[in-house]
Amino acid sequence: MVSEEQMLFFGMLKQLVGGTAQSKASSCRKLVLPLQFLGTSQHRITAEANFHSASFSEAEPPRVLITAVSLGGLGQLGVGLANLLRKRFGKDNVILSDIRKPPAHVFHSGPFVYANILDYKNLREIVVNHRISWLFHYSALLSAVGEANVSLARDVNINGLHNVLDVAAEYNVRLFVPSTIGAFGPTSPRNPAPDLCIQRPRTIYGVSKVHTELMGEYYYYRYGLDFRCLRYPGIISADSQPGGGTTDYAVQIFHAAAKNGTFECNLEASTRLPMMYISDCLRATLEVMEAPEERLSMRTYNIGAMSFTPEELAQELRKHAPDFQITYCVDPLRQAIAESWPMILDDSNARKDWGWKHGFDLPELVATMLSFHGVSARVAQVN
Ligand SMILES: NC(=O)C1=CN([C@@H]2O[C@H](COP(=O)(O)OP(=O)(O)OC[C@H]3O[C@@H](n4cnc5c(N)ncnc54)[C@H](O)[C@@H]3O)[C@@H](O)[C@H]2O)C=CC1
Ligand SMILES: CC(=O)[C@H](N)C(=O)O
Repeated sequence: MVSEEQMLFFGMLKQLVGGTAQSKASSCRKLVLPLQFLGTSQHRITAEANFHSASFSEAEPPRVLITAVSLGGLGQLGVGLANLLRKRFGKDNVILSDIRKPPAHVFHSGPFVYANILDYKNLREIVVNHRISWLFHYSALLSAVGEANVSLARDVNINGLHNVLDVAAEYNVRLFVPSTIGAFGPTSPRNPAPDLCIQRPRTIYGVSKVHTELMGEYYYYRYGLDFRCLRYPGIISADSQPGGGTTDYAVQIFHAAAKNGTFECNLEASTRLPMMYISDCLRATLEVMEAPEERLSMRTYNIGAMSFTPEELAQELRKHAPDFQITYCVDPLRQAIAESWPMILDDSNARKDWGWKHGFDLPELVATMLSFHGVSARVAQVN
């Protein structure tokens, strides 16, 4: 039995398909349907919802929400992104959120609110009360920790995403969600992995990120949601701890080098993975969000910088700390995940479309990380 609502929906769909078929001049054909017809999550978008209001005037800075819900810290990337965006748009225009009490320095650095991405009403309230026009959805369980708790990863990475997509579509919010090298799998090309290829990941993290890419693009074509997504390599940062991923070794090695000059690596010496320094990653994120719509030929882009193995990283480290020692105690789970991921990302579309350019290669990365940890200074004193 077809309901009146369904009849109306099919009528509109027919009209829109006909309409787009006629407009051959447009290279990007969107089927923008009213949001009453959203049906992916359990949330009905109410007819009176304010989804037709403009998200923001280009003349005024966006009002930004970052979801970085965290069990322990505030996420490796969320706090860094907040710092960058606050410099660009003003402290009070960027709201960091979490389900945990923030440490004092984060709390005092700018606006902070409680937001649980699994609570749709809570998210909606924040978006309305703070007039949010851009949302960066960073909450996720990463690859290794996701395999250790599949049902939580499924909930946070998939159900949480559905809430975020619905709220962003309802209130006309520009949405950024990061994807990852983990969205590729053993049958994807590895050297390099192009933007469009087979994606059959074998982790819940990877599956949820492919789902993110597809759902975001679906909402873009179907409802006009301004969804933007970058596939990040492993991200290396000095001032935060990694959150349970396969590429974590490339962050932990610097903490170990600074502390005792030795490191036990949980991946094999020859495991090559794409990596990026955090400031490049955050800059790329801001650049793709600010890119004019007509520059984006896709909604999900690979971004790349460098690619190295643990042994190559250790060799570069020894240029600064000659006594540094690396040993290997391979974790079979992480090793299997790493072997299913690309060795290099092909990011030529990002470079061509919106001018992506990385700033840090391996030597600059190592020098910067070591100077942050004070290692170069120590070596200089010893010499
Ligand atoms: N750090 C990296 O190397 C890369 C990160 N990304 C993506 O960037 C985003 C941010 O990554 P990171 O800052 O590294 O992640 P992170 O793991 O440091 O922080 C994310 C936080 O979200 C938490 N979380 C989310 N929802 C939760 C809930 N309902 N209950 C409890 N905890 C919850 C996690 O526990 C974690 O603390 C993620 O979407 C990730 O997939 C993508 C590629 C590489
Ligand atoms: C590359 C990622 O997405 C993350 N760092 C992980 O290793 O899970």
